[in-house]
Amino acid sequence: MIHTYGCPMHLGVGDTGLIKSLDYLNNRFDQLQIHVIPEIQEKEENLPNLKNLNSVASTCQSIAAYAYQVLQNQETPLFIAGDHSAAMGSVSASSVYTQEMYGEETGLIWIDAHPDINTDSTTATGNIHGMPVAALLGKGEKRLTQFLTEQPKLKPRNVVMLGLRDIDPPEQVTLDTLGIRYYTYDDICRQGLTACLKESIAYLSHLTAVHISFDIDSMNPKWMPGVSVPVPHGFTPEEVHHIFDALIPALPVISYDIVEFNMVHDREDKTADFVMELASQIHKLHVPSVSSEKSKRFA
Ligand SMILES: NC(=[NH2+])NCCC[C@H](N)C(=O)O
Ligand SMILES: [Mn+2]
Repeated sequence: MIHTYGCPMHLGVGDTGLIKSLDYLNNRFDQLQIHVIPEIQEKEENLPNLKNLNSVASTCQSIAAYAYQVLQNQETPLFIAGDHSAAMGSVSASSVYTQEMYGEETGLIWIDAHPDINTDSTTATGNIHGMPVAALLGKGEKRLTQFLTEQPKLKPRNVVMLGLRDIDPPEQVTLDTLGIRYYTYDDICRQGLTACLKESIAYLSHLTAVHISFDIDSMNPKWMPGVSVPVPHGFTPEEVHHIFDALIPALPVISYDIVEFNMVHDREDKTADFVMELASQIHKLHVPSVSSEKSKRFA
């Protein structure tokens, strides 16, 4: 069973349009029933390279604790809305749960225009929503790497990124140094989406659990304007449906994120309606994966 939850998190980027976006989805789509985790606002020291650190850290801790509980109830967490720093919470939960339950590593499919692999020493904006992957790999500010446990939550070899089109120069260095598997949107246009998905699935096939984190800005803002950091070009709605059609049955997906929906930048509810479509597609396709089969053995 999918359990839909979310957090109107905005302090990872500081765009206030995110604050009302979650309630907006809940009111527009009765059937979504997103359980809302409040964003926590702490007193801040205003660090220029780690904006709103205290609030982001507390909020991610609360997202991690909630998602971990959902996984323990044998349900599949689907996180909707909020800025992408929330993935530090949701992916930490997937990773810690998989480690404790099966003693195994977690894979991550990161579908995004950005690799979000900055740290406080490489960021040009100070926005923490540009840092979650680095933090999950155990890099950068300690307070962002230690949700639920002190250990790094991911290994570079278990990460695949799809759709990148806006990589900061230091991020490129990190991707290359760590040997992270990624496909830019241009790579995907050249090699074909089906071929890239097939390779990604094979690359992660050794894993027991995979988390899919989908940033709406991976899509072409012509179709999906409702995001905080739009980047020209990118996936069409058909391509995104194709990605989920291919990945869900082929990998042991244990949790999902759909992030960065920003109603203030949306036009004619195009992006809001797409979030609903994608959530329904996930509901339809998701089958309790290998991990829940395995968990029966542990019961
Ligand atoms: N989740 C996102 N939309 N991230 C955008 C990050 C943009 C830029 N690379 C930064 O570090 O600030
Ligand atoms: Mn992102």
